[in-house]
Amino acid sequence: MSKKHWAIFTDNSSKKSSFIQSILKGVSPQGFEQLKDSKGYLFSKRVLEKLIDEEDRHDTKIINLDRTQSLKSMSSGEQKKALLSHLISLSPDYLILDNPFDNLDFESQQRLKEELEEVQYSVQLIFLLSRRKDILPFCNHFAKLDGSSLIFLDEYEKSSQAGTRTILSGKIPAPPYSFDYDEEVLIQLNNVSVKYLDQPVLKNINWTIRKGDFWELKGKNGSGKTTILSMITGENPKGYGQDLHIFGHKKGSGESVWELKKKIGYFTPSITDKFTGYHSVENMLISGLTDSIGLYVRPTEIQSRLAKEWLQLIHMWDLRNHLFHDLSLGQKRLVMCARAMIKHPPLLILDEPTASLDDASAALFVSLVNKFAEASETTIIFVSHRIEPGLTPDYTYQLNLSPTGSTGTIL
Ligand SMILES: Nc1ncnc2c1ncn2[C@@H]1O[C@H](COP(=O)(O)OP(=O)(O)OP(=O)(O)O)[C@@H](O)[C@H]1O
Repeated sequence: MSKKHWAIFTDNSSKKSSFIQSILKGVSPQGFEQLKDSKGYLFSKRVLEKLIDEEDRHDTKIINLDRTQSLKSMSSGEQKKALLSHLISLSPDYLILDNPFDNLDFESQQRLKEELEEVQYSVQLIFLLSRRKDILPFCNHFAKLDGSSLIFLDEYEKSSQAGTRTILSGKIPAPPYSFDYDEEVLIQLNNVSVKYLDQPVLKNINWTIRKGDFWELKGKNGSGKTTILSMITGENPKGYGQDLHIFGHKKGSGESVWELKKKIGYFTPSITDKFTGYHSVENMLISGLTDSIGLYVRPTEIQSRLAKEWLQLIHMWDLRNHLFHDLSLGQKRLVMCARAMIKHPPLLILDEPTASLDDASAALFVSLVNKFAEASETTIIFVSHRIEPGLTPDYTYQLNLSPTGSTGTIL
């Protein structure tokens, strides 16, 4: 008899953590009672992040003991493969998989799907999915997590949120001040090549990024997207000694990393999802002007006015005094994205910003990015594995994965 495999759809309102914890702790919600005395584990981005932190802190390897590479330095596809093998080696009765296909390129998604296809015969699988496209054909039970309530669906409802388009009305607020950078070219990579030990990762990358451009950066897992971005932001020392110019300076000369960071807005979901401080929504937004997380001094009148305009734009003015901590995932992402935009930095990097968002929240997020690209002089680099419906970049830079190092193509 085939096992009971669940697809549970989640959205911004879903109280995912308490649902997951109740199953794992054996206080099973209705419908999951038979898992009470079973052994189960969670497969999620958070679990991976915790393992990475632990490996870092103890300078050891927790999973993947047979490999020399640390979990941290692996691509997302490699990390998820390692986590799945590790969990399977613990002989679970069931696994809860929280948006397992996020952050994976198409082929890695396919590979993970094939692996899960094998696993389904021996382990019960419970998927929590924010995108309905991610459902696997062997799922035979369906539900929706509405707040803390589980609504059972008789059969998979095709009438999903997919296709939902939310367009933001209203104007992008003006920049609070201007940055003193007037050159047309912001970033220039000439024949940039990178190796980690003996492993070539990038080969002869030539890429010119101009003021006001809106770029999408694509490439399979492990093709070197993060490597390029971290060289630009100054976090990766591989940029030094290369023919890489950022804001008119050759990498390693001129500006300090701190000065560079002031000109770059950086948004990645892990910043938001890890953030646990207790600040109001309004202060979180204003702190984008002061380069701090949260606000520790009284905002000026100009700062408060600007925050109001942004909060009205993203329809969150009514939530201004709420704690950031209590917002839904989609709302937090919007606030943090607006926070990265508020000072109109010369460069805005959005690194897989829609991962884990439900279809409606992703559409709202994309609408904000498109609008900002149109109305501002900021250069945007948007990294995503999914084809985001409605995203309107000017250009796409594609990294073509190869054992001799990824090459780049402008599409
Ligand atoms: N510090 C490091 N040491 C060794 N190898 C590394 C290190 N950092 C990255 N790598 C390797 O370099 C390659 C490129 O990694 P990178 O993270 O830049 O790719 P990516 O395109 O961002 O991947 P993903 O889409 O999965 O995030 C991968 O094979 C990765 O394992």
